[in-house]
Amino acid sequence: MATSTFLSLSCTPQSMLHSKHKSQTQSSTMSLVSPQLVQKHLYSPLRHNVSSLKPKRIHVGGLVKASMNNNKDVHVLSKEHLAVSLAKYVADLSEKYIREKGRFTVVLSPGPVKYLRKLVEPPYCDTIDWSKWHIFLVDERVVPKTHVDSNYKLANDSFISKVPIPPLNVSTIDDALPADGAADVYETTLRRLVTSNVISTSSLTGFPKFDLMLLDMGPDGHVASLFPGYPAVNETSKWVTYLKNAPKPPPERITFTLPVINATSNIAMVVTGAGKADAVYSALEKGPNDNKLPIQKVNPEGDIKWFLDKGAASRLYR
Ligand SMILES: O=C1O[C@H](COP(=O)(O)O)[C@@H](O)[C@H](O)[C@H]1O
Repeated sequence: MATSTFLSLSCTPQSMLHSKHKSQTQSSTMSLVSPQLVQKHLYSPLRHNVSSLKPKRIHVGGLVKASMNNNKDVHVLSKEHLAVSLAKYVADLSEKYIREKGRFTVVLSPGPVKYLRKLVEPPYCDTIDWSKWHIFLVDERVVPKTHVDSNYKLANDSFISKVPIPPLNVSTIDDALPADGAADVYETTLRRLVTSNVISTSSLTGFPKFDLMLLDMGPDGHVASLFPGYPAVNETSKWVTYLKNAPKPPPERITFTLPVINATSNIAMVVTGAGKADAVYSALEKGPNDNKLPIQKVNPEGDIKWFLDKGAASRLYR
């Protein structure tokens, strides 16, 4: 009931989307931040002594954009600006892939969905062609979809239920199965969608190639449910694997494998909180020969953009 009230007040019905399409293109090129807001939220980078960090440009707007010497695209933002910036980034990609391919494949994880709140508000909620979106989960806890630990429940409560994405375009696990069966069935679902040309494949590796993954990482450097030292990290042939003994509860999970993550066209790595600063530092500052953490093995064929808050970025600046 609450959901339909929200939709009727804030989102344009699907039937009106086409007439709105022109204004979407125009609005996506406009500045999203007023000068007043810029001053209010602006903070400067702290003096840094990390020799490899060479910020090229500093943008106002609550945003410090640093280009790392290793080509990593890192944005450090206030939480408010992170949500604003992420919404524009996602909306622009949605427009591009729908224009080019007629659909947009998006993989969610729990952390970033909390920062999609601006995407479910005007202008985006009215201008994005949600009917062309296809949603997947990078990992899932093997619990009922109504369980508080379900990644689907979190994504649905804070994002999916608030926009008119067709329910059939949301791929969730079969929560009646054990972890191994759920992983197999999820991989079968992906293979079927590759066959029907909804999901592309990498011309380099043959793995499914999603348009966008919104990822998070844990303070231990895990990404999806790929935990340091666990065999799932080394999986090289399966698309989806499982674990029954995750170090973080709940223990039973399914997860996309690294070759699938690394085939992606665009990854937004959304990381907040000082508790993750060490892992962020390892991911962005340590060399390729120090691939100890799963997050350090994320190296997509496409682009990766980091959206950090000041806490998560705190070891990058001194
Ligand atoms: O369990 C999970 O955790 C990570 C995020 O770590 P957290 O410590 O911030 O909860 C997330 O990326 C992953 O998808 C999720 O299943």
